[in-house]
Amino acid sequence: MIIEGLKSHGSGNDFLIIDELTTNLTFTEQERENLAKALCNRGRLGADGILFVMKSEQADCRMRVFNADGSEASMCGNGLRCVARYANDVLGLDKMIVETMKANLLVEKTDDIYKGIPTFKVEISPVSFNVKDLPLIIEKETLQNEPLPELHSSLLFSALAVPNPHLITLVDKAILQSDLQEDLSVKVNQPNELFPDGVNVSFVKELEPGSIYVRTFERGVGFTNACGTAMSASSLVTCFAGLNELEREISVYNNGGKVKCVVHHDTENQTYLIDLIGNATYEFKVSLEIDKNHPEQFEILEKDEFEEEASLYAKLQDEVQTYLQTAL
Ligand SMILES: N[C@@H](CCC[C@H](N)C(=O)O)C(=O)O
Repeated sequence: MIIEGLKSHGSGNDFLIIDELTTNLTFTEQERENLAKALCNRGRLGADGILFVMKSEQADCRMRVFNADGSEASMCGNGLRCVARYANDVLGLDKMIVETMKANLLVEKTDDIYKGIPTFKVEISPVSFNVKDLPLIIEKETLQNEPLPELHSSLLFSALAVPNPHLITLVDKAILQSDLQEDLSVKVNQPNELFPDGVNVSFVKELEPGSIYVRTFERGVGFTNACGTAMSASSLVTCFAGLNELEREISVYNNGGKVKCVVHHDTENQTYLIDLIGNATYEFKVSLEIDKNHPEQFEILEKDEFEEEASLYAKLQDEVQTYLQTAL
């Protein structure tokens, strides 16, 4: 079969978009898993995940996210911005609702985060602090800036689902530079008693008032340039820690660029919702010939790069990396 894919990224977190919205493509669950494993392999095409854009009966379209290891995730913030841009292109809607595994989410085109860079704002919700929603198996209902001695003797962790699972800790430069994040992340993403489904692990460092740096080891992938749901969850955690303020824009720096987050608190219902604002950049269009029974043997028939987008994004990335060299 022939698949036309669109490689895109949000803060360098990259995905292959496969369109089931305007094409006749359709896949079994096993085929989706196999495609993710084959196409995300960095030795060949390479991506952090696959985004299937599909028809929806309850929203303008639907997004399903598969990690590089073939597992399905309930949400993907950076991916949702890429899907928002793609759906905006094909449906002509600047504002729409996207169905995801656990929620229908509002996405909209917004002012460029940096000169000439297509930018989208997406809703990250629902947010839950109940450990059962990750799940995290401990004898308490929540873990908010508290020790988790089963994992580390002194760090303080917050666990939340947005709705995919996140474990977040605020760290200093020395810890950030050590191997600790990788060691802990590998531990909680292999068969273990604390996080039976694995968890995305973020180390967060305050940069200056209103700015933080977030690095994430993603479940089903490993270290990525950025993780949108992790940056959103981390923004909320830093508001609770008194480093940032609710309802105010937070600049979130990462290894692949920069986004903005705003944490909203609905005081009546005691719920939180986060706006994630950032780039949705196209890298290339690709035409693939794939045997569904042997997807790892796919052929690349054609590849068209979006060169201008790449050079515009490189300017943002240069500024971010220069800033991080002194701020971190
Ligand atoms: N990169 C994503 C999150 C993708 C899913 C995650 N690895 C999981 O398994 O929960 C983002 O931008 O949020």
